Amino acid sequence: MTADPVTLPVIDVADPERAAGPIAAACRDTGFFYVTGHGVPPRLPAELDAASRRFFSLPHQDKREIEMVRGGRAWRGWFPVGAELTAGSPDRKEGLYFGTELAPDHPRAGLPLHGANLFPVQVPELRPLVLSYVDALTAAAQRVLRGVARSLDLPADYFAAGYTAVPTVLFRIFHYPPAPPGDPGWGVGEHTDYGLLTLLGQDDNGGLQVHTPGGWIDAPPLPGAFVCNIGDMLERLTGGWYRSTPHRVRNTSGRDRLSFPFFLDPDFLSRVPPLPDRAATDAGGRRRWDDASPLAFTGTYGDYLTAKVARVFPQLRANLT
Ligand SMILES: O=C(O)CCC(=O)C(=O)O
Ligand SMILES: [Fe+2]
Repeated sequence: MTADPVTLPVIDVADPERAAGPIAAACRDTGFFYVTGHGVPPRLPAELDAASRRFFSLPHQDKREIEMVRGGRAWRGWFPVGAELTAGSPDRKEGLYFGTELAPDHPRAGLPLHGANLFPVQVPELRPLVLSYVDALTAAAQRVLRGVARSLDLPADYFAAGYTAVPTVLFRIFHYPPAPPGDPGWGVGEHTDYGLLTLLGQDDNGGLQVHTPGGWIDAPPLPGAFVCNIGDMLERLTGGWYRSTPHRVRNTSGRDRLSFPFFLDPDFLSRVPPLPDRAATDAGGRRRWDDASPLAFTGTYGDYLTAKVARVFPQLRANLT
């Protein structure tokens, strides 16, 4: 394994007041930092990693029992290598899509990207582990958001009392097979994340790259920490003051890489106007990776998210309508 140096800041988020200053600096600079003091017990990521490896090593026909087309509008289940086109060409990864587990009679169950998860019968432990992990990471992300709120001089519970009182929660487990030597493709093409913030768990293989103002840098795994990055909705809320930064993945480790991106996003039904006094003044003159502007967008967060997801899974687009 290459021992890449950790250059992004490491921020303990246990106390939002102490975290606020470092979070402000990181969100202005790269929009990426490592999070400790998150409260997630270490055995949970470890057990989830083991169960996920059991799933990805199943034969294709077993995995197909929960393929995404069976998830319909809820957009859940398994997709094979090459099915997702994050930046217009097929990603070198397969994965599982999860979200908040909703009963069929839940008022939000019929919305796009909402509903019941699909779990494999062949790996029964995956279901309780995924549901526990989603709960633990939701609490961790809400904790980070308290620090983010204080970094913007807002009350610590600003998000929990508003945009994330009923958050949009998406969780994915990705498997990146080893890239053949010289393969020019990407595990995940260059993109920004869509919502408020992402907490990324990754195994020890590395491969995540972040586009800083000074160029591309590695964001290698740091034991016990999650990589946190802010998404388009925080860029939008802050009128471009905070950065939703492009990143990408290439697995050159020669081994199977697993990653566990968890997304805590605004309420699907809410609009996300700029915060008071944070009108869109500074997009930094940057040209975005997708030529879209989170600052110019009108509509609900659900509209924004659904349009993005339909772009990256063209063959499943019909499921959303
Ligand atoms: O797999 C990774 O390390 C990053 C995944 C990612 O950027 C995403 O899912 O948005
Ligand atoms: Fe991402």
